[in-house]
Formats: sequence, C-alpha cells, structure tokens
Amino acid sequence: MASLFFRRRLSPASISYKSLLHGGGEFYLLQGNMATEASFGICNCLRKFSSSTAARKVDFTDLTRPHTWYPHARKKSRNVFLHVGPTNSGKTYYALKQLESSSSGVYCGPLRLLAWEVAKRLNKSNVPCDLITGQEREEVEGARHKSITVEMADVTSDYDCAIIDEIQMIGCRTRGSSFTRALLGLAANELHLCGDAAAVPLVQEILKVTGDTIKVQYYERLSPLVPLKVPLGSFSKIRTGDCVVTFSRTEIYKMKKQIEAGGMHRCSVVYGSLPPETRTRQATMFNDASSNSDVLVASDAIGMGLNLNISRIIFSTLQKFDGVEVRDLTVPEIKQIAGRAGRYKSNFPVGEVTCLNADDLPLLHSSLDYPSPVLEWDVLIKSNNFTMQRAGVFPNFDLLYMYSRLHPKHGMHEILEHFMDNAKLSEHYFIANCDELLKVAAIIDTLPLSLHDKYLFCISPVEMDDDISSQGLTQFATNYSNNGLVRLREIFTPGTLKVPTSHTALKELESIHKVLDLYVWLSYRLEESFPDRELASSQKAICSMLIEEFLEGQGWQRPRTKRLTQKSKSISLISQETRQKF
Ligand SMILES: Nc1ncnc2c1ncn2[C@@H]1O[C@H](COP(=O)(O)OP(=O)(O)OP(=O)(O)O)[C@@H](O)[C@H]1O
Ligand SMILES: [Mg+2]
Repeated sequence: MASLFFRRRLSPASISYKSLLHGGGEFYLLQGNMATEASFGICNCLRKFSSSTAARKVDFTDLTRPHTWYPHARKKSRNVFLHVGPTNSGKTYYALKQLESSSSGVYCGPLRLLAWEVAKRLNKSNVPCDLITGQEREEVEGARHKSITVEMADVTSDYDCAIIDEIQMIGCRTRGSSFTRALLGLAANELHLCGDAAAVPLVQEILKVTGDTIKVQYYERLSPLVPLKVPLGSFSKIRTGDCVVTFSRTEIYKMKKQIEAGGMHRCSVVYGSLPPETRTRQATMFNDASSNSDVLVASDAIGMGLNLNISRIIFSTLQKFDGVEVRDLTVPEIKQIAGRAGRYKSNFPVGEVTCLNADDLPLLHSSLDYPSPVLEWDVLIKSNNFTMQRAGVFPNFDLLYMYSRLHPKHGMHEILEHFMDNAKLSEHYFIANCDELLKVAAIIDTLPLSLHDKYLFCISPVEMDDDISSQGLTQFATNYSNNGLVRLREIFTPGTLKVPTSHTALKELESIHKVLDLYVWLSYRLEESFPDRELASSQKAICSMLIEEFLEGQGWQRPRTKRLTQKSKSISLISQETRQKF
C-alpha cells in the first residue's frame, strides 16, 4: 500500500519539481517533493499504515522530530555558517561570494524581489543562475545555481552551497515553517544563514540534533547610520535621496502628491500590493540618478535586504495597522527599515534617519539604541507576526493525507483544525498559523476535489480578505472541479483592462493582477488544467503597465534611461500584441 501510494503521488501531475509552492507571496508550506520528504519517521508510519490497526496507533500529529523528515540532508554533515549582524553589514554579500565560487548552489530569499536581484547579480558575474519563484521559471543554459523564494527550496537535490537569507523569518507565524523546512532540509555541503543575531540561539538549538557543524560570524555595519535629533517637520524640507515611510496606500499617495506639489521632486512608490514587477521598476527608477524620480514614498515593503540608494529614512509614523489592530512598530522592524539608509557603496555612504513629527523621535532613538538582540525576541512575541525563540513548523501533505485516510469523512478544514489543535511539538517549535488556509478550506470543501487538489488551492497565493482575489480562487476551483480544465477567458475578459482613474479602480487593478498571478501559480502545478499561462502573464504585464500609467498621471515620469525605455517598450509590445489578439 505504501509503495502504491508513493507511485501514485510521484506522478508528474502531483509532484514533479514543478512543485506545489508559490513564492514571494503570503503563505507557503510544502515543497517540490513531498514523497521524499515523508522520510524516515513518516516512512515508518507508511509501512505500518498497511495495517489499519497499526495505522490507528500512529499519531500523525506528532511533529516533534521535523529534522527526520529530510533524509537527504541528514545523510550529509553540513557546515553551517551563521552570518549575523545589523542591516547593511555585508552578510548577504559575503554569503553570495561563497555561492558564486561554489560548483552548484541555491540562494533562498524571503522576497521575489530579492530572488530577482540575486539571479541578476549572479548572471552578471558570469555564474549562470536560474530564477525560480512560485510564479516564475527563468532557466539559464548551463546553470548550476538557482535563486529562489524560500518556499521553492528543493530538499531532494544536492548542493555544494546554499544560502537562506533573513533567517530570523523562521519565527514568522505564517512563513516561519518554510524557513524551518529549508534550514532542516537543504542538502548542501555549506549552508550559509544570513540575518539578525537574534536567530543564533534558536538555530543552534534546532541544529543540535542534525549533526551539522555551526560557525557564527558577527558583522558590523559597513557605513554609519545617524539618528537625527530634529524631525523633518514639513515636506518642504524633503531632498533628493529621501525615503518617506508610511503604512497605508492612501497615505502613500497622499504624501507623494504633497511632495510633488512642491515642484522640486518626483516620487517613486513601493508598497506590498503593487505588482512585484512594478515595485522593482519603481525602485530601479529611484536608484537611477539619471531618472526623474529622486524621492521614494514606501511602506515596509522596502524593509528586507533590498539595496536602495536612500540617503535618509523619514518615518511619517511609528505605528501600523497589521490586519488586526493598529500597533507600534517593533524594534527589529524599525531597525530593518532604518537600515535601508546609507547602504555601503551606494550614492549615500552615510545614512540618516528621522521622523516627520517630533513626538515620534524618542521611540525612534530608543529603538535604534536597543542593545540586546536576544531581548528583541521578547518584543517580537508581543507583535502578532513573530513568536519568541521558536521556529515555525507545519505538517506536510503526507501527514495530512495519512490522517485523512483514517478520517475519510473529514474535509480539509477539519483536518487542518485537528492538526492545529492536536499537534505535538518540541519546545523549539510552534505550529504555523494557517488562518488563511482555513478560509480557503471552508470554500473548497464544498467541491468534490481530491485532498491533494484541495491542499493545492489552500496553499495557493490567494488573499482571502481581498474580494476579487478570493472570488478568483473560488471560480478557478469550481471550474476545475466541474471540468478539469480552466480557461482564463471563462473568468476574465482580455482587452477590458483600463488605466485606473481613481484609487478604487487602482485597487481593483491590483487585485486583478493577483488573480492573474494565482492563475500562473496554478498553471505551474496543474499544467494541463490551467493551459493559459502565457495569456495570464501577458495580462499581468498589461496590469502593471496600466498601474504605471496611473502613477505617471499622478506626477510620476517614465524613466528616460536607455535600459528602462527598452523595458517599457517590451511591455508595451506584449500588450499591443495581446490587444491585437482580442
Ligand atoms: N566587501 C564589499 N565590497 C563591496 N560591496 C560590499 C561589500 N560588502 C557589502 N557590500 C555592499 O554593501 C551593501 C550592503 O551589503 P549586504 O546587502 O550584504 O548587507 P546585509 O548585511 O545583508 O544587509 P541587510 O541586513 O539589510 O540584508 C550591498 O550593496 C553590498 O553589495
Ligand atoms: Mg542581506
């Protein structure tokens, strides 16, 4: 029974490295090769599973030994290097140097933008490098290196060198389990972990049972970051290289308008729900001294690892709405964002940081002075997105499946809830928050889909709080369940996209982009059933082009540099062709 199970699951549709994950989005579990991941502990369960009496004795909710799920990595004695220190201290730079000189390797980043940046950098240094995220596969001939989003980590391949960037994300309530999986599962001779020193004790504890060798290397900031004693006070004092940080999209556009009304500056904008390609172009434009854009207005979407030519960070507020409540920014959040100013080797070697309002300065200064990184975890636990000194873990599909065999009447929602309520964990782990999955499960449980299909829809990059995005998912799942084939045109009419004329229309276009992105994600996992990837991709490009036209209308200017002009042209060409088609 166990082998049949494996054979069936190893069929291309269900497994192939083309995998089950999405990257750069919001929730990620699982990976390319579920069956192999089932590994030692679970294999034993599978064997026992052939006898239903024995199976009943196995507690599939026992997640106390996640390191045993990765037999491939456990066969290696890995040299683990922890590169820790403040922002802008060269951690990622050093690790990437090791990757570049390795015979094969993988960079695992927390964001699509970082994966793109690293792939570009390696290819530029003549190290052919594939780019793989949930929604992209850019393969380069002869590549033995990959730059990926962490959820795409392949725990069945051998690497000479692997990097996991921003390892402190292991404590993130939703995405931490993907970092844990990469940490325990990457089969690399050398594993480089970059991030905050706060992660050191936890990583050391977790790796005590793996037999790996660990070395910790501490870094110092490469260029100074100066907290200013005076607030900005007014946008009339904005200057080239400034980045104003605020957390709502309405505020971002309001501030952009206010700054541009002064007639001295043009602003690029970067925030989470902008399509990633638009975010990159906005950031590139800001970085390019010859473009018109010289000021950035951004949310904390700039907060991780990105290298931007920022001279001064100006916090317009030190509070943000985190989806549940308005709360103060945590110390690490403030440090991460402030750390974007004065990047080493950028146009501004000395960074400055201040607030718009004088009232916020004391909190800013005390946060930047905060001494003990380990204590920071105490602060982290109070924020809703991190947990203290524990790493996220989540049952892989095998466990859910085996549990479901014992409880055939249970839908995905009940199974997930059961794991949430009953999971046994060791003291270093917490079970990842799966609220988003539960919302999807409640919808797809009404459809006659296999558990595997349901699982796929659950882990897809849908934002259930976004009406259009959740409607898109429901429609895709319904059509898939009815016909086994989902044509994009059944849900979306190409040729109807327009430049938004209001903020509501802009938001709608951003959501449509998310639905198209979801289609592309599904098309990489259910290729035959979602055949219109090319159309979805070209429509995504149109969405970002129209959003950029909106930004232009808001005072933003198209870049004048040759490289960027060519980029814009190719996007226009795609859209023209697509428009002609319809
Ligand atoms: N030895 C070096 N020579 C040249 N440039 C360097 C060197 N070290 C770092 N840099 C550059 O300095 C900038 C910051 O380095 P890096 O991105 O590695 O910092 P980091 O510590 O990873 O920061 P963060 O915590 O924000 O991710 C990058 O632009 C990087 O290319
Ligand atoms: Mg870094």
